[in-house]
Amino acid sequence: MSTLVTIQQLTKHIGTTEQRLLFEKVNASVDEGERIAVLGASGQGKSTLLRILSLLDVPDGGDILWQGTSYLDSDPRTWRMRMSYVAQQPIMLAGSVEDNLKTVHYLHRTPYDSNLAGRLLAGVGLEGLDIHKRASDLSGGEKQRIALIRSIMLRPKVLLLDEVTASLDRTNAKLVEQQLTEWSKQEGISLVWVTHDQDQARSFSTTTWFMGEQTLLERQPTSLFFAHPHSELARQYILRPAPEADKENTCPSSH
Ligand SMILES: Nc1ncnc2c1ncn2[C@@H]1O[C@H](COP(=O)(O)OP(=O)(O)OP(=O)(O)O)[C@@H](O)[C@H]1O
Repeated sequence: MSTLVTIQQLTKHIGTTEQRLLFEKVNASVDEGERIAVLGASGQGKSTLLRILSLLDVPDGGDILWQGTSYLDSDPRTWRMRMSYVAQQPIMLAGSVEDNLKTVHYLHRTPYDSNLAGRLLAGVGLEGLDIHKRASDLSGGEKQRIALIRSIMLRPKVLLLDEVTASLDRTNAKLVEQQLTEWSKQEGISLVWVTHDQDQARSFSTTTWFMGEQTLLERQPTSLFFAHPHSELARQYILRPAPEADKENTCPSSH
């Protein structure tokens, strides 16, 4: 499998008046078709890492390479077409659901495939959704799935997913997970997916990144990570009960 992304010695500080180290010496790579779960306690910088990978935030040190070329020497628009970020809080553009799905195609000058849109909507449990409905009227869980489909339809090589099932009930979260796994296998798309749901991580991912102690503390095949974590921090993390948000339906209005 070829390596798409190489992360070298990435460092990030946060804060305006007083800077504090968020993470440093992050080294990793993303191979074609690899499905990576990004785990770790709150505040370790998992979302920040994804945002840096999609060039929505800047690192203070280190480099990110796409097939050997630094992000500093790359066109951000081309970069984001290869690596698409799906935020935890979905942003809907003005207009209908269909407008939302089409707008990014206009922006990126790529053809819109309505059959694919239909298949993806059905795949995430939204087959009954009226695509002429105003996007702003959708429930949180519906918005999250539309944002996800919008990104998938651009056919990026890497999908950066930030807790994209956090607003969904168990059934729909599972559907989304299956759809993403299937899509990844069919199209050779890589997933870098931040989640707090360990069952989900075990189920979809081939590799686990564990963030802790202000760095990427572990990077292992997922089965090995859960069976034999190297660090005490990861051992404790695996043993802890799942957070409430991962166990409950946090969005009763989602379909
Ligand atoms: N632009 C920013 N300016 C200041 N602080 C920030 C900024 N972005 C993130 N932070 C802080 O950095 C820390 C890490 O945030 P981040 O969301 O990346 O962590 P996380 O591991 O994804 O957390 P969670 O699992 O809770 O989502 C937090 O303390 C957050 O408040």
